[in-house]
Amino acid sequence: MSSAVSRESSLPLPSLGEAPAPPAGRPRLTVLSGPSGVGKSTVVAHMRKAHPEVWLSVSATTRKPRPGEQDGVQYFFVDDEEFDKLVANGELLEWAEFAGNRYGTPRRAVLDRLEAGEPVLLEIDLQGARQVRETMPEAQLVFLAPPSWDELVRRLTGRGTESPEVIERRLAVARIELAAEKEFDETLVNTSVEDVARELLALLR
Ligand SMILES: Nc1ncnc2c1ncn2[C@@H]1O[C@H](COP(=O)(O)OP(=O)(O)OP(=O)(O)O)[C@@H](O)[C@H]1O
Ligand SMILES: Nc1nc2c(ncn2[C@@H]2O[C@H](COP(=O)(O)O)[C@@H](O)[C@H]2O)c(=O)[nH]1
Repeated sequence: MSSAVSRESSLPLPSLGEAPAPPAGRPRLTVLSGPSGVGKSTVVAHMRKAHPEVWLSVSATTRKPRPGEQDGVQYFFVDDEEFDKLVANGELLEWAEFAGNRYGTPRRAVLDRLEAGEPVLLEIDLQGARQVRETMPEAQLVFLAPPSWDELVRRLTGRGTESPEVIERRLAVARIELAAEKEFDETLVNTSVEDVARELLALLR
C-alpha cells in the first residue's frame, strides 16, 4: 500500500450494544488477521469489553511477554521445547513462525467451544489463516487493514513494544500480508476502533 493511499471503513452498522442476535444454525469460526500493529488486539479488546461473552482463543507462543502481559491471558508463554511438544502431540489447530517467534492455536479449546455451539474468534497471522482455510473451509476469514501504510508504521512504532530491528522485520512481513487481502472473505479498515469493533461483532453473529 502506498503512503498516499487512504481508506475508509465501509460497513454502516448499529451501535456496539445493539448488534443483532446470532441466527440459529452452525456455530462459526472466525479468523481475524492483519499486519502487526494494525490494531487487531485493540479492536478485539474494545469489542469484548462491551461483549465479554465473545470467546477468543488464547494462543501459545515462544515470544517473551511484554510488560503487563500475563501467562494464560494474552498468551500461554512457553519455551521452544514446550512448543515442540505441542506440535508433536497434535495439540495445535494451526501454528506458524512469525518474525522470529512461534505462535499456535490450542486445538482442544476451540473444538470444545464449537461443539458446545459457541462462536469462536482466532486472532492469528496470515500463515495461520491459510491453514485454517485448508482444515476448516467453513471458517470466516476477516482481514483488518490499516487506513494507510504510514499509519501502520506509526502505530507499530508508537506502541513502543518492539526494537527497531523487530519493527523492520514485522513491516517486511506486513507487506506480504497486505498483498494477501484478497484471500479473505471480508476486509475491515481500522480507521476507528469503535466502528471496526461494531463491524467485527456483526460479522461474528
Ligand atoms: N483505530 C486506531 N487508531 C489509532 N491507533 C490505533 C487504532 N487501533 C489501534 N491503535 C494503536 O495501534 C497500536 C497497535 O495496536 P495493536 O497492538 O492492537 O495491534 P495488533 O494488530 O494487535 O498488533 P500485533 O499483530 O503486533 O499484535 C496500539 O498502540 C494501539 O493503541
Ligand atoms: N498463526 C498464528 N499467529 C498468531 C497466533 N497468535 C498470535 N498470532 C499472530 O502473531 C503475530 C504477532 O503477535 P504479537 O502478539 O507478537 O504482536 C500477530 O499477527 C498475531 O495475530 C497463533 O496462535 N497462530
